Amino acid sequence: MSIAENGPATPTTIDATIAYLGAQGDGGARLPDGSIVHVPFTLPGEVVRLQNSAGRWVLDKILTASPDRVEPPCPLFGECGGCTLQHMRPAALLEWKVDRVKAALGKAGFTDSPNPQDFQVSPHSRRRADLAIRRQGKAILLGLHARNSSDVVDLTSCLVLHPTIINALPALRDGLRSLEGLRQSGDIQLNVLDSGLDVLLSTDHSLTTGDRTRLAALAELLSIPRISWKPQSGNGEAENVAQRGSVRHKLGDAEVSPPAGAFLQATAESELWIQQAVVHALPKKLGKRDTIIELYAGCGTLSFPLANHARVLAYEGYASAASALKAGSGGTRVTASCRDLNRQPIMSKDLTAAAVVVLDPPHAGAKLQMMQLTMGKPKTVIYVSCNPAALAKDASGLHSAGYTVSSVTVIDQFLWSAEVEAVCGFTHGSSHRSRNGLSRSG
Ligand SMILES: C[S@@+](CC[C@H](N)C(=O)[O-])C[C@H]1O[C@@H](n2cnc3c(N)ncnc32)[C@H](O)[C@@H]1O
Repeated sequence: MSIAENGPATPTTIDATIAYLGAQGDGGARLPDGSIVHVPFTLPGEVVRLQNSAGRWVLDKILTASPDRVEPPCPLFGECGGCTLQHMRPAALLEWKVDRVKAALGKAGFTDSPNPQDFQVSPHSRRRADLAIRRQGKAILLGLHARNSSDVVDLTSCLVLHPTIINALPALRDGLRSLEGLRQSGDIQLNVLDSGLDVLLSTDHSLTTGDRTRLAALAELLSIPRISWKPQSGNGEAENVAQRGSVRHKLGDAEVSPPAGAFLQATAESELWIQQAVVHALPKKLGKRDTIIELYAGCGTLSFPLANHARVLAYEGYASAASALKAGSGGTRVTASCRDLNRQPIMSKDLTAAAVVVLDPPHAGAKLQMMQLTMGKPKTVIYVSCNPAALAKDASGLHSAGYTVSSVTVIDQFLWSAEVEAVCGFTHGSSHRSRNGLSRSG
């Protein structure tokens, strides 16, 4: 720190200790003036030197490294915005995610929840990717956005994505280069389904007849059953531009045909852990006449495993996903409906009648639906969360309504990122025994 002769000048460097990791995975430190600074690529306990760069404190060097610091394994780490925490030992990263879920439940009022079971996915397992496309001279950049930027980092390697996606990238770049409907930019959603790669392309201009022929040839080359397209701007429905075979995917014991760009859990292994955690949180005894109400059901990831235990009334707001779920539910105990639960939540009296309510809301949580849930007080609620902040808000209603936590499972399915998935079982009433033997009274 330097002090000028006629008064204190802005210091050019300052040393600080990283106190915690923030929700985005950046280290947080308190400066001598009391302000908080967030420093990417640092870890709790580290002593760092920060440099003043145009009024902002940025990392200059790490003076004392954390024992949890490791060499980031990907050469694109730091440049590519996909991973934020490759410099952290994976086991420590999982511990941090477990603590975030515990903290969210604590914030909601549940200070005595059971110890979570935890799981972490393997590298090269992510089966869904949403990649940006940028035309740059004669080249096509295909990858993720750079950190805090709209620049596209060409994905030449990735330790997260499934090999089916990585191996397709060179041919996809070649195919995209010749498209007249791709003038400057677009994006591409890739899902690895049981039937193969499913591709949803968006471009900044309409496809020409020639483009459709080129995409059909690309589908043939890469053995892709379906390529769909929609305009980059607006909410237009996706149209099939190349279809060479059926689109199939198994969820539990059922087979569905997911719509283009469908939501699926991030990896096959984490999907299984989530399904198992939800089933384990069910009450031990469910009768033939019991009903499970499932909210935010998608294409049926949880619906079909749940239907092995009781009748399932599944609600999903995205029409194409609800149709896929309906079409796949023949011969099962799932009844699927399309319903926007933000506008038309399931009402408390219907929820009261259910033996179990399972909900897996989007990132923002389920504010309106939770109000009905806490009024209806079904005996068992199983909440699948992808956002600890939303979990804290939604679970605080359950705490006020008299629920206790019966089981917690934490799943790190977005390796090397700050995202965390959790399955929390809640019970209401005097006693309850869940399938995994945990007993709680409330
Ligand atoms: C986190 S995903 C879970 C899907 C499914 N449970 C699974 O595991 O594949 C959340 C789902 O909520 C749906 N959704 C989002 N907003 C909704 C709303 N307002 N009403 C009903 N469903 C909604 C999304 O379309 C998506 O399928």
